[in-house]
Amino acid sequence: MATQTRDELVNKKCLPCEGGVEPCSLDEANGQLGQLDGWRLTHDGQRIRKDWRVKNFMAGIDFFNRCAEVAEADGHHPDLHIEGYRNVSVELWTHAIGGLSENDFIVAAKIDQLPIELKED
Ligand SMILES: C[C@H](O)[C@H](O)[C@H]1CNC2=NC(N)=NC(=O)C2=N1
Repeated sequence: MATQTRDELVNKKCLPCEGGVEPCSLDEANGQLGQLDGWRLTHDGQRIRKDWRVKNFMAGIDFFNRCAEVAEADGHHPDLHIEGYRNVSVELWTHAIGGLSENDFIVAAKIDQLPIELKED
């Protein structure tokens, strides 16, 4: 997968993935992460994850609902975590291939465009 800019990713639509393709390599994943803000590799490079500290519990739920709209529109779904009532994480991986695909980076780029109410320090 060639590294794409954030704008290129945002203007793409996820393709249905039923398996049978190789996951992104570590080099491809790291190259693509360089175009995104605050995402990191987890699970030995099989997933990407980003964390936020939101204003309050409902700010986290509101953000999850916006993530859900992106996921449903693209047919590609993140794992959503909220812990300690305001520590929010989004994790993305392509379940059908047990690793990362372009779909994960497309959804990550779209999630980064969503409004989120962060906790003021
Ligand atoms: C056909 C369609 O691509 C699949 O059902 C989708 C649904 N959402 C998905 N989301 C994620 N993260 N991984 C998948 O493999 C996946 N498969």
